[in-house]
Amino acid sequence: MSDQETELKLLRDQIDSIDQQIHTLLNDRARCAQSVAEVKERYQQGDREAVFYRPEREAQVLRRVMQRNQGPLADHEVARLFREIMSVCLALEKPMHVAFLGPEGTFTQQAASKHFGHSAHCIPFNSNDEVFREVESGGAHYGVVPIENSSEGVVTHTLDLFKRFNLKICGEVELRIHHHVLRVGDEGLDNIARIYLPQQTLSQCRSWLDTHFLSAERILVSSNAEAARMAVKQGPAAVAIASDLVADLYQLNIVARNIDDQSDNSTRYLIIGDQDVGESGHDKTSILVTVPDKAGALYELLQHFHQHKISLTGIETRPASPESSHSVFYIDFEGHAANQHIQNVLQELQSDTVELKLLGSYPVAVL
Ligand SMILES: O=C(O)C(=O)C[C@]1(C(=O)O)C=C[C@@H](O)C=C1
Repeated sequence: MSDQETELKLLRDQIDSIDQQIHTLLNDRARCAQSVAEVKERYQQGDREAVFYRPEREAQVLRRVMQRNQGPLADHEVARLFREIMSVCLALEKPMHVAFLGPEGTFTQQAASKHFGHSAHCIPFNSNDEVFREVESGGAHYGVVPIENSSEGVVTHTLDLFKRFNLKICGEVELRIHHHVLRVGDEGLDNIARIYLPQQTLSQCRSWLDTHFLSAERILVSSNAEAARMAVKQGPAAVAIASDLVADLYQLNIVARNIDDQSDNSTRYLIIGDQDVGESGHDKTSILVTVPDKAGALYELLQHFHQHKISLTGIETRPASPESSHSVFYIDFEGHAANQHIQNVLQELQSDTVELKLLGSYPVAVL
């Protein structure tokens, strides 16, 4: 055996022994999760199913993993591993069905996997309305819907769905968005006649496309996956703008990477469900408030937050309805509705507004 082989053998023996310990510990952990499930079921009252998924606990576990990490693995890499460990443990307790805006390969699917890990069963739906309906009817345990993109702003359609459906926000997840140019064959960026892409992709990559492909025809389609399907169908004259995942799914070559106008382009998604989430120690609360359309209405609303020193993380106005003389504000702020000072502000808002809908308190995104 050469010196190199001897040294490698020693190290690999160490790795085998560590793997054996990790393996035993993983199954010990999984058994603990099974016992947790039994306890949840034993104490469940009424005919509702026990609540197996606990976003607040998962956020605490992931935050602790990142805090105690000493490297050499990066914080987010160890957290990603623990994310998957909790995902398999939860699947053992109860397989989770998660609805997302499809088709296969959307950024929303990536967000769902990032949040729930790869052991959750993610099911594509044709629209965000259908995602809400599926969760409300109990067909899926949770849903994942886009709420805000760093370059495009708030997805107002999602906000409006919270008025129509009685669902709660159980969590949030942020996803870095990377768009690439995908194509059949290896012609690079030459001879491109048509570009297939959805509207939101065009808004996020417009300057790059104007600089590189001003003369190519732009054809808007319903999703990045549909763009890829068209690029495959039409051959090398057409390209699709989509993600790595879509490139893999449709076996297309990536001929230009990361063409987003904002290098830190990201989208925030909400996890919707029918569950009140406990405190994790670093939480956000979202509400919908309806106020009369009068001068100073917003100022009066915001004063309550100012007086209680509560930081707003987002505010968006939506029209109540075309004929209505009311406005609806969607407000996100720091803190959990179980905290006394948040309860105080909610009570004040309640007496000042036509309607206040508490959409939920949930952990601030960890990963
Ligand atoms: O602590 C729990 O309630 C568990 O079910 C265990 C566990 C875990 O694997 O750590 C699994 C699923 C929950 O979403 C949270 C945490």
